[in-house]
Amino acid sequence: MTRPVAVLVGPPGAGKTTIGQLLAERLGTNFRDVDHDIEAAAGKPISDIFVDDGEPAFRALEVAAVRTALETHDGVLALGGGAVLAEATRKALTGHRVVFLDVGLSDAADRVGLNTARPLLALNPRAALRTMLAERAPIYAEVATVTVTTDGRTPDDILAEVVAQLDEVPA
Ligand SMILES: Nc1ncnc2c1ncn2[C@@H]1O[C@H](COP(=O)(O)OP(=O)(O)O)[C@@H](O)[C@H]1O
Ligand SMILES: O=C(O)C1=C[C@@H](OP(=O)(O)O)[C@@H](O)[C@H](O)C1
Ligand SMILES: [Mg+2]
Repeated sequence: MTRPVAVLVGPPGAGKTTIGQLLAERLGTNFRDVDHDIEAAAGKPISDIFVDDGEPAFRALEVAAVRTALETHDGVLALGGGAVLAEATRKALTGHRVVFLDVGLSDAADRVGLNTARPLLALNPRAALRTMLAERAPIYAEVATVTVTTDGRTPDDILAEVVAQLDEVPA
């Protein structure tokens, strides 16, 4: 059965896309980002999906995209920050190697900045992130088999810890 070597979860700005790419390079495998799969399936950027179709439509696409990716991708997989909100996705993650990239409000806000690419953060990124971090922290912890703190650390430093921790959990 095909399965990802690692699945990265965590809030927006945790570095799932960035660290996921580096981890795939390090392991000599492919990187896949579910946000990208959703954009390809919808034929438009995530910001347009939210505006045209609404968040529930985005979440439905996301559940389907995560399920497909978990079943078909054998490299490193990054999920969008809100993917774990769906019970179906939390269940589907059971038995996978799930890396929670943790980040605090200050670093997350600095990293996402002010732009429209993440529609849930477009209005007031700091306030939205504060609520997200509080609501989602227990969910990320619940699905994770490995947790790595990213605050104040370079991507290379984070990558080294992810690799070291993955070496200690069964494949
Ligand atoms: N450890 C880090 N230190 C500084 N900037 C980072 C770090 N990790 C990611 N970034 C930057 O933060 C932004 C968000 O990173 P990204 O990988 O897209 O996060 P996510 O996919 O978790 O939302 C990007 O501009 C990225 O270059
Ligand atoms: O946290 C969220 O609800 C979201 C996070 C985004 O992905 P990143 O975590 O990669 O920014 C993207 O899936 C969408 O904008 C919704
Ligand atoms: Mg991302």
